[in-house]
Amino acid sequence: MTQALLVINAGSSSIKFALYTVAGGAPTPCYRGQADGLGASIGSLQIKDDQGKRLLHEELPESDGHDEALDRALSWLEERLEGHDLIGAGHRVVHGGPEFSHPVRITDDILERLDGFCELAPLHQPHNLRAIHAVARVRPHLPQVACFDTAVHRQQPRVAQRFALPRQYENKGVLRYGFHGLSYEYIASVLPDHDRQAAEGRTIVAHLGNGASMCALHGGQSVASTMGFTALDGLPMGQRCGNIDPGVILYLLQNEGMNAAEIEDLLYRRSGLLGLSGISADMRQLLESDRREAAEAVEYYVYRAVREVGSLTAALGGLDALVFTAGIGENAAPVRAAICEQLGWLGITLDREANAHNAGRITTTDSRIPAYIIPTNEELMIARHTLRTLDPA
Ligand SMILES: Nc1ncnc2c1ncn2[C@@H]1O[C@H](COP(=O)(O)OP(=O)(O)O)[C@@H](O)[C@H]1O
Ligand SMILES: CC(=O)OP(=O)(O)O
Ligand SMILES: [Mg+2]
Repeated sequence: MTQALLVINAGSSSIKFALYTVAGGAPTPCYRGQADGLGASIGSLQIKDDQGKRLLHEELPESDGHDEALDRALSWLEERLEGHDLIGAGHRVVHGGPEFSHPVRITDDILERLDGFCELAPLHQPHNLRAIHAVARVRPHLPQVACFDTAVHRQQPRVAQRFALPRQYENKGVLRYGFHGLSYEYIASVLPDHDRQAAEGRTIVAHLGNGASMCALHGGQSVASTMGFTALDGLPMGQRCGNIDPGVILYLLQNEGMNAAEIEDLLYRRSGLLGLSGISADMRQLLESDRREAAEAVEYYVYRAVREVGSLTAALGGLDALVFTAGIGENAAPVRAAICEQLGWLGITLDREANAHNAGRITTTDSRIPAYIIPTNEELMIARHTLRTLDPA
């Protein structure tokens, strides 16, 4: 029987999943699927085979969220597992806190510790853990592995991980963790195929999805990122505010009489592109809209992205390449164009034609700094980690 591995990546607006066959210790994709637009009333579920042929495409009812999409995906996959020996499941777990800097095999004790980080990642961690429970329900003896979004950033220089708070908070784990680490790790693994010099040098990767962050890679290692203690910091996102003066939170508490739950809801679910536009959290809908509020939300998004590239370039002491990835980074040509054009001063010259085609290199041949689109593959990274964790030899 062919060995197989299941991978689940629950994001804030999506559930991505994949089934790999395993031969000689390496994963080969068999099916890849994604339920996206969750929470934006435009949910759909798509599943493709290893050749990219579409096997399923259905709109999801407006009321469907992560749980329904996951159930649907798992039951579709269960039917395809006949004739396969499922050897494990790998999961993206967004927050690993101070203790998890490597993937781990999941036990009841580990699940309980991971549950303790739910309030630090309310849009993700509960979905990540629910996926683990859902698999355990149908396959109680299947080994499962947690792969952390925070892990690669734990190697950053200490100065990049700290806040200027009294030292006691650092000892309690109040640190900048950074997220989207599986995506950055994947990009670092394929960057040499696109640009060897940048892979050995200084690259900024812009992971622009529903959640968005940027990471400064030096020689493939994360040295700084825009996200912090939680996945709220840095760039504005679909519904999250990104960088904000902490004084605003004090104001909301003291002057607006809001409590913690209300502030959490505001910052995580009602801000970002949704809050600025009042129209949608989804970039596709904003780019299609001709309303001023939609354009203003995109303008702010681009403005903050450009500022963060400046900041991370300073942290790196220069820049050899810029990489765009994730839903917006891979598909939203007007957003990439606006970011690159505002980075002209840095030596980035956009190739409009290449950019419009979502092609690999999107800068002109004489651009001093190249920019690329590299599709991310967090699922493959999870599959590799899971296999290594289950069979460390
Ligand atoms: N063709 C497209 N044009 C513009 N934006 C797109 C396109 N496809 C996807 N997106 C945007 O990508 C974002 C979702 O990114 P994704 O990486 O899938 O999300 P998640 O953070 O949930 O993993 C949404 O804002 C969506 O509108
Ligand atoms: C950490 C994070 O924001 O993830 P996502 O982009 O999948 O929402
Ligand atoms: Mg994602």
